[in-house]
Amino acid sequence: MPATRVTVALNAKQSQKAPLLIPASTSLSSIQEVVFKTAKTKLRLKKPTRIFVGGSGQELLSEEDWARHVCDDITLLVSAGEEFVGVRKEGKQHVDSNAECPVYILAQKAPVDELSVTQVETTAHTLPGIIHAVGQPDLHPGTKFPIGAVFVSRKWVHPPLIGSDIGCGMAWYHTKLSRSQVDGDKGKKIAEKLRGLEGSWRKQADREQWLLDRAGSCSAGEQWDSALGTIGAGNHFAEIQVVESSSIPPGSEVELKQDEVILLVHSGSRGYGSILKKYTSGSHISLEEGSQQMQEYMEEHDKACRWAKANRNLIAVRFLSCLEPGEEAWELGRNTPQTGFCDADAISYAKSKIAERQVVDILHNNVQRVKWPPAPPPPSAASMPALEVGLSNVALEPGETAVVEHVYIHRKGAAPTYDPGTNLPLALLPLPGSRATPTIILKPQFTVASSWGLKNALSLAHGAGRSMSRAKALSSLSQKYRNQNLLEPGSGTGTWVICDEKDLVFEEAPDAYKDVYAVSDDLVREGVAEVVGWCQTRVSYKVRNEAR
Ligand SMILES: Nc1nc2c(ncn2[C@@H]2O[C@H](COP(=O)(O)O)[C@@H](O)[C@H]2O)c(=O)[nH]1
Ligand SMILES: [Mn+2]
Repeated sequence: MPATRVTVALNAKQSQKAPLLIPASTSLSSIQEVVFKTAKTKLRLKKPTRIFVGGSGQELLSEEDWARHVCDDITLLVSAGEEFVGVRKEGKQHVDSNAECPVYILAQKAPVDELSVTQVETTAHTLPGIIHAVGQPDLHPGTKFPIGAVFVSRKWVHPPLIGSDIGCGMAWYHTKLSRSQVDGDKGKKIAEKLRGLEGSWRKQADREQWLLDRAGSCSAGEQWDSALGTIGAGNHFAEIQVVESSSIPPGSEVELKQDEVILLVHSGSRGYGSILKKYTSGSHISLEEGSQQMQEYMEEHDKACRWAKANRNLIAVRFLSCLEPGEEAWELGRNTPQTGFCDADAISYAKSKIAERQVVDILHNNVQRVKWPPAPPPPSAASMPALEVGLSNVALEPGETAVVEHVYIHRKGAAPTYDPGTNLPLALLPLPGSRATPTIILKPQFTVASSWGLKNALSLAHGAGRSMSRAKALSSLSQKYRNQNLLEPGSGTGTWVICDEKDLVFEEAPDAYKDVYAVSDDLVREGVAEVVGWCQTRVSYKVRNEAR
């Protein structure tokens, strides 16, 4: 038997490869060793642990797998433990995939992991219908698909690119607190007041009332609605922040004033979004426009996004019931042992009052149907205040009309810059760093430099993005901070943290995230955002074990 000629490549960076001739005398049990040795010596992969077949993504685990799959000219992708990067192909490339799809990585200052860039590229070049892909400066690797990425597609929707926390996002609310009530040690008192925020809110009839909006009901049934008004695990949080600096002109339609105390809520659709896992695994990876499945998915997706927005508003009401006692509108935020049903008027009143307090609410995990390409506002808009300037797909040059179509913008950890419902740019967006680093106030920009938002796919970074995986943060930071209390403000950080889950304290430590200023600098350099201020967190609420 002649030797077998294969290519060994890095799973995380598939352009790095080396040829390998596997001698015919090599037994099946030792081929793996030979491949690992090539990855170590030729490709400098320190700890190879898994091998996949390029294209199919088949993992080679047993001698039988090797016997069945290894043949001349195949590529073996070696991984340091991460999942296969790429879309598993059963046969040929999908007829609608686009090997030439442009990919923009908007990061220079912010560090990006090679694996995440490979994930953006392989997704853009293999999934059907993708016409434009962007890695924002907060880009980091996900299990299969990247986070901090945007994919624009024509005629296809890909649920896995959004993930299961559909509708996750961030909302800011004004409060009536003053900075002297939250600065320094006062933050501890405020943290103590945040009680009764875990567990179900009231009865199902009240939840259903809360979940009624202009489009009808977005109730998901008692099983999922019982989580309404709760933040949830992971890196979801609600924070009391102070606006340390703001250059937003006084009287602007959307305003954050210097020294103001605000509430930032980060949560999503809780368990409800996860029911859509049926669309994110197996053969449902891509749904074609017009199909029954895509229609069903989009209906459920839109409902989950409305549920998530209602959830953030209710979380805010529950927080304000602790922070602004005596304020009638927030009374129903409290769960008392006798809590009965509220009347519908009380719920409508609280909903209208919290809407008045809302500064902005954005979704960073969703798919949005928008007109494409974005085009400059009409010349008459030059003198309009920024918020009234729509992006209008009008003449590019006098007499020339853009060919307008609709596309799907998939965001997994990316903030929108524009509201397709109103055709208007969003006025402000939060760019949170971590619980102890600033949250930057961004104003999206639409200029020639970004082809009116085309380059950044009408999106911005949604945070600083992880610089360390959860597992790495847990192992290294629990060592680094072994004898320190991370829940109290260290020198200069000023954040009181409520987090009764020990591992989460380390997984979410500020060191696990990139430098948020590197991220905002990249956005400014690309001409897609302006920095108009920043906030600092005083109290960060993640999870409280009420039984303690
Ligand atoms: N202000 C805070 N920001 C935080 C915290 N934990 C994470 N973050 C930042 O938010 C985004 C959220 O990411 P997502 O992918 O989970 O939606 C993340 O990139 C961080 O930069 C926190 O406790 N407080
Ligand atoms: Mn999120």
